[in-house]
Amino acid sequence: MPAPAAEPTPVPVLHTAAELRALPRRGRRAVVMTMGALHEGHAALVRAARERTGAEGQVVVTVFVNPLQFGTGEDLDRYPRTLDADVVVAAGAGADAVFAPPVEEVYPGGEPEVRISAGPMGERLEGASRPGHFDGMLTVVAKLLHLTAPDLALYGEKDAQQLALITRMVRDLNFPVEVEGVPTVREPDGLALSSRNRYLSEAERTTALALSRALFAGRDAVAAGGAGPREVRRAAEAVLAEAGRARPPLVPDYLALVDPAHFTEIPAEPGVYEGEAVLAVAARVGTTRLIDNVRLRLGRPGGVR
Ligand SMILES: Nc1ncnc2c1ncn2[C@@H]1O[C@H](COP(=O)(O)OP(=O)(O)OP(=O)(O)O)[C@@H](O)[C@H]1O
Ligand SMILES: CC(C)(CO)[C@@H](O)C(=O)[O-]
Ligand code: BAL
Repeated sequence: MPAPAAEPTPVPVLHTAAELRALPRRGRRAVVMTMGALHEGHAALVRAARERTGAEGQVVVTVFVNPLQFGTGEDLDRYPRTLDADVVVAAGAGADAVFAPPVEEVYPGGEPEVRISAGPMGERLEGASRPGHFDGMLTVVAKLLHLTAPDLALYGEKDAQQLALITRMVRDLNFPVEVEGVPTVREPDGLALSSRNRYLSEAERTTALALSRALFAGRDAVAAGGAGPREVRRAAEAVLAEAGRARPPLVPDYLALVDPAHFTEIPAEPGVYEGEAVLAVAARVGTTRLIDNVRLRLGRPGGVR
């Protein structure tokens, strides 16, 4: 029996900078950068990109697992690589093309000597836990912005510190692109969608629900009647402490209440800081490290987004 014909790819998949340059530009171009293993969170970014550019515009999705942003002992080798399925998800959400270069195409000379420095914000929270991560992330984002030359680039609020740093890089270094954040997509039970969720066993996933529960507890404390930073942290910490006794246990890395532009810690005293804040958490369950965050408004009782 003849082998079944391969399914045609629904959109062009480009692997080289030259192929990308040859892609005819059409209207306003948006880019959605990913490391692949696409899920509904990524699809939401692509749909938002499609909406912003309109039918006459162009949406390019990049799929690239960037070695430069992984530290020693992290999950670079086991990170899921599922390009065929990714192309289907990207096309289904409205992408016009996928750019999926091999490592040698992005780093033809090996590791770059010249990199973007993320500065002080890049050393806090995620940066403290993953030294060098944000320099590596910004370096590849800068390269992908040059390669794709978009008018608009969209990133998820799930990676809030990453989004703040990209926004800052674009402003500080005059990249000619507009940056837009897209709200976090969650499972019905609250778990933020993440490619790393697929590492979790059922029991680990149950424990991992404490991340979003802790964040919601902090946010609800504000909504219930003007809790200050100290109460917000306490409410979230209580949930994390309980999950620390679960089987398997949650092992928190950090819980922090920070300002969204610089990611500096907000003072505990009520009224010192007023405005938007980010309550961010990172924790390990088994061998999987997950992050999540919510936005809340401090200083005005009941002001929750
Ligand atoms: N649940 C989500 N909601 C909205 N955006 C998301 C979500 N998860 C990821 N994104 C965004 O998708 C883009 C690509 O992220 P990435 O490919 O690293 O996916 P991820 O699911 O965050 O994977 P990881 O497990 O590596 O954290 C980023 O801008 C990221 O913020
Ligand atoms: C922005 C990004 C694609 C850079 O590798 C990555 O950090 C991600 O997927 O969030
Ligand atoms: N979504 C964040 C990319 C990383 O964990 O390296």
